[in-house]
Amino acid sequence: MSDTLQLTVDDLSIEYGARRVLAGVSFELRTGETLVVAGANGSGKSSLLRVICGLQRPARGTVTIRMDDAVFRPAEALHLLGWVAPDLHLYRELTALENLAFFAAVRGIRCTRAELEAFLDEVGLSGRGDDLLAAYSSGMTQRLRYAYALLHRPRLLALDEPTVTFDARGVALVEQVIARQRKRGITVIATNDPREERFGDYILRLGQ
Ligand SMILES: Nc1ncnc2c1ncn2[C@@H]1O[C@H](COP(=O)(O)OP(=O)(O)OP(=O)(O)O)[C@@H](O)[C@H]1O
Repeated sequence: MSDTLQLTVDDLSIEYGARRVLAGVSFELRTGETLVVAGANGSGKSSLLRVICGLQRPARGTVTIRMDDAVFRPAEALHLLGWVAPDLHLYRELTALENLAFFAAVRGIRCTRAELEAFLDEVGLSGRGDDLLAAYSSGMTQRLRYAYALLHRPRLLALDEPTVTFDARGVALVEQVIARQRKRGITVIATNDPREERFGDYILRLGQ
């Protein structure tokens, strides 16, 4: 795997109308590194992750993703980005496997049923692929969000409240995902749970 992935956040400000949420945030990460973004409710953690993932624009500043010799803005780098968040909505009226098949098709990935089932195995949902998502518990839905995010083996993984609704085995799954991601690329984690700060090599505290 290449070791030349780089995420550069430069002088970033995020505003909603007249409300400034973030001002002048800068940092740089490289392959193998994990950043934890910590802060109180409403300090801007989720907003920062959404900007990094190209889901919303900043008021000022830039996010740059460099891979080998290529330079991307987040909206051009969706093939490199994976995002797990409580506001990531999957389709309750589809089964888990149908959800994964749909999102794989959206990403232009061809997957067999066996390959999709392997993703479910990876997140601890073996044998539950034909259940409707409406029948999933909150922790099982969170596991499926991981399968969704990892479908294309992203180089940059953004995890918003990574262990929310998880039991001890779910937390172990998150640890495993982060450990694997260290070999593949970069992880950025947003949390207000002090227990999750141990996941990071660096901690960025917002709202101070
Ligand atoms: N779409 C939006 N429109 C207007 N204001 C928003 C929007 N999204 C977030 N905000 C505001 O931006 C601020 C930061 O919200 P954000 O969700 O980024 O915080 P957070 O640190 O992730 O909070 P939490 O820990 O509660 O998840 C809050 O004041 C919130 O009300």
